[in-house]
Amino acid sequence: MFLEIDQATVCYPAAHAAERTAAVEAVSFGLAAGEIGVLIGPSGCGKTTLLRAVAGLEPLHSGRISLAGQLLSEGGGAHVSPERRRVGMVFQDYALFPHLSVAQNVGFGLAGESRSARAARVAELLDLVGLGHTATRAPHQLSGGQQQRVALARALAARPALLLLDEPFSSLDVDLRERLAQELRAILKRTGTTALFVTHDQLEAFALGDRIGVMHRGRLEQWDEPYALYHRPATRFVADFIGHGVFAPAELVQGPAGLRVRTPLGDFADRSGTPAAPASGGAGLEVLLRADDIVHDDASPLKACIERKAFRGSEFLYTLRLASGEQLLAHVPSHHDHQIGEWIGIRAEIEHVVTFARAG
Ligand SMILES: Nc1ncnc2c1ncn2[C@@H]1O[C@H](COP(=O)(O)OP(=O)(O)OP(=O)(O)O)[C@@H](O)[C@H]1O
Repeated sequence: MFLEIDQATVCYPAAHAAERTAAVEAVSFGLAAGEIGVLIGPSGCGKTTLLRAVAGLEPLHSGRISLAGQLLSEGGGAHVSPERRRVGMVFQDYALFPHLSVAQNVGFGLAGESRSARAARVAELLDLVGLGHTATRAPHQLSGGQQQRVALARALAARPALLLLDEPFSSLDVDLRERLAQELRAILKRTGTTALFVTHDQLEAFALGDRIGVMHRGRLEQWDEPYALYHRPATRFVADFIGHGVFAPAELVQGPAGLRVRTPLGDFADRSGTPAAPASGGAGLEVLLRADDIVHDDASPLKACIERKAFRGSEFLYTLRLASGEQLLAHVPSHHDHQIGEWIGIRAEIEHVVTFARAG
């Protein structure tokens, strides 16, 4: 792997005790050259701390970080300084130099190059981020999204081996964020840049990442491709954090064609080929029912009552309750505009049957 994080643990001094508390604990994952990795998780789960450790801004308590075969950090041992890591960084606050023009900002890290080489590189990067026409402007004359693209161009100018991005779009509005995430992905792929991105926004993670890691309380719960993360969550936390869904009681039953999972919506086998792997010995199971597993079907004998509805433009997110008391979520096209309290027909179409040991 190009970037290798192996059992990385980062500790901050605890406020009251002589002990240290681990903000990142035994995290391992790898990125191939040119891949984009995204770390996602709730506030305080350790994303920024891990990124800072990769940048060399925090030492490792234990474990190792290497890049392109070079050991960068080792717990209690080696520590290459941040400026010698060939790692570029883009942070939430654009941190552009206000007294320098856009072009001077982008060229800032190219001091060692000749004047003409520097000018050519700056022009190339401003074109790459679609801001060639702003070269002589001051940063404050640009929008927030444009300033963030200048910061990206500046970070890429020095041809870093790895680019780290910490919530670079979080101060921008939602529409712009998703568009910039897609643009950023295109730019990183065009330049073959290996990148590690931190966000707490799922849509941003899915728009950007080749691989996504879900962090929880300092630990990496799953490191996987976006599709697998959504359809094959490894833990209950990941299942809960990614996408809309509920957990319903379930049990394993032996059918003629193998094991099936019995749920309040009927019996299901895994249609995606992988057998429905129970996370426990069979007793006390829960099945994950995603909003897109539940299909509205007037002809279905199975009825559910609408408890809440949230309009999302092209669809509603309905919160439903079965007569048996189970709660469900369903994405339903928004031309099916039913009233709260109405009973509607539903059917489950579960491609990936995901079970966990029952919580508690
Ligand atoms: N300099 C510090 N000293 C002590 N504790 C810290 C320090 N920085 C972060 N922490 C603690 O380490 C844990 C992880 O913080 P971190 O900033 O890495 O989380 P995060 O996932 O990036 O959160 P957010 O999404 O809110 O930025 C938190 O419990 C935080 O309070």
